Amino acid sequence: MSGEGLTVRDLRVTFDGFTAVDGVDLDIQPGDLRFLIGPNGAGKTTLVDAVTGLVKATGSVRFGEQDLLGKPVQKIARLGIGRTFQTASIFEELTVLQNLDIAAGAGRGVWTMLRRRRDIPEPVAKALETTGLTELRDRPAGVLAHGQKQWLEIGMLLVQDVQLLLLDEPVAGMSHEEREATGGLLQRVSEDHTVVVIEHDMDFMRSFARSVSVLHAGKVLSEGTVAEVQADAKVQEVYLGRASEPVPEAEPGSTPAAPAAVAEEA
Ligand SMILES: Nc1ncnc2c1ncn2[C@@H]1O[C@H](COP(=O)(O)OP(=O)(O)OP(=O)(O)O)[C@@H](O)[C@H]1O
Repeated sequence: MSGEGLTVRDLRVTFDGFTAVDGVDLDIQPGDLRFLIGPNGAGKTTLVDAVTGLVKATGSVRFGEQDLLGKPVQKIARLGIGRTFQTASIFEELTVLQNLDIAAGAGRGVWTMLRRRRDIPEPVAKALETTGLTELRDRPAGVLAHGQKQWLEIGMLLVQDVQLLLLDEPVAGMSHEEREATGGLLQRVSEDHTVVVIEHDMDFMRSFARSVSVLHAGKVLSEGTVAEVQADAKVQEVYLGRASEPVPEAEPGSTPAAPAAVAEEA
């Protein structure tokens, strides 16, 4: 696909002398579906916070030709970079369509957006279709299932014409069916967007990642395809838990409990 890629060089984030992101380089090509994995405290969320302007960082982050570091959050968002958080931030009392309308903005007055309308703007109709929420468009968002709320949030990024989506654990708390549907959604979205997913669910990662970066103690430990990363002895050394289960909680800097079975099924 055409579009912009994300290039990160020597990214560092320090909190009161503690280095949470420690010299990270990343090259994420346009149209990639990149998973960021790693034990708790590896620096995944802080990395995304740095890219989106939520925390101060040094190094360089470029999206296409644009330098992101030092720019305010709103400016970075206007450059086409959008993120979701672990908890969906939607307006529960408003309908699916109203949520999308508000996200799209489109210069309309608030009453126009809140009125039920037949003329759905094309980007909103497309987002409804992509997320599979067309039939639910007049439902209050609060009554949606957990997975549907996450899809709505992704739809709200799509109508903002976001080119790079950064998603923080999008399938946490989802049923198996919802995970499969979310994986399909991310594959569709990544046909014409660049998608970065922070994830702990190894089965989900194996099924849907196009490329993977493994973070550990603020550094990129390994990178490549799912098979390459799974075959990497360094990953097996630091990774915790069985491959078919989410990575268990671990304190930063703690000793890995056991060699991971991340390589299984490679
Ligand atoms: N605002 C902050 N102030 C101080 N330390 C922080 C702050 N934010 C994160 N940290 C620390 O930085 C490290 C990296 O945290 P981060 O949340 O980025 O890890 P993560 O890989 O996303 O972990 P998880 O998978 O548990 O979400 C952790 O040790 C965390 O305690």
